[in-house]
Amino acid sequence: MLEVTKYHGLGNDFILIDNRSSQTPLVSPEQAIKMCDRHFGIGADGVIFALPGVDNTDYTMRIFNSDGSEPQMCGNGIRCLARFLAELEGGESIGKTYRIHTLAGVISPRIEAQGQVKVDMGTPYLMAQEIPTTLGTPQDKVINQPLSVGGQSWSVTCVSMGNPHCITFVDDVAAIDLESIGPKFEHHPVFPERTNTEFIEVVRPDYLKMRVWERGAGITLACGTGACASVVAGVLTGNCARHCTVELPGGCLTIEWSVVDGRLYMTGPAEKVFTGQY
Ligand SMILES: N[C@@H](CCC[C@H](N)C(=O)O)C(=O)O
Repeated sequence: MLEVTKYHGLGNDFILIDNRSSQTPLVSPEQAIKMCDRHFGIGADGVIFALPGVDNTDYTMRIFNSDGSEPQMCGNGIRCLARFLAELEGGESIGKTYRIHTLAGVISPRIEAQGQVKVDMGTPYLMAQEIPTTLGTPQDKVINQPLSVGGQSWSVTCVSMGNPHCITFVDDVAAIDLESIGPKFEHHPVFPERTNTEFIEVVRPDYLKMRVWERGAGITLACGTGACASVVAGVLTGNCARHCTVELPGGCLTIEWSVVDGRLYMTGPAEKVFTGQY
């Protein structure tokens, strides 16, 4: 029997595991695939583990996507993790800030009022070799590069938030056939570690509409690292302001790319769905 807690951030949903007594995840990637199955399991976009902290951090976050792969970071997931940890610890949580060790470095979520969590997401990585992508030259940014996918030419900008994102600006985000084009981006040979792909419609310079195909999870209702990467891409291409609302199918995130420290700040909700035994 395993205690599980389900949370979601704008419909991007996760099974949270209290793994504070061990550095080894209590669930294998194969078990995570079964748990995430929406017909034969609990149903989720991923499984998140709250492990002990290392190197002066409070905790470590690890995550398995619903296909069992392990990404470096998850923006919606870390908001869920912050509220899960506050619940496990008990007591007053508003204002509580955690330093979380992730494969993308130390990330700091702070619990705000009304179920919101503000996360210091760190600085983006922009060089092609850091994404990673073989587009362009290894030590240059990939901005508005042509890329042929599914028989069509797309203009793409690549940003890593620890995990890889390929962003393309489109006139009408609702018209994108995500089911068909998403996997073609994800497995395109120019992305050796696969990629998350964001399709962005600029409604106003401070308001973007986004749909996402996630590496290892497919279509999701929201992606926090994707929203951050998209604002960075929007600034680099002159499409948006540094402070934006990003509307996703599951709701809105507020993203700021600070001019002061160059870091991304993401604010959005995280909600508990249920606790149970698996
Ligand atoms: N939904 C997440 C991103 C989860 C990881 C992603 N699928 C990957 O493989 O990089 C978010 O909110 O950031």
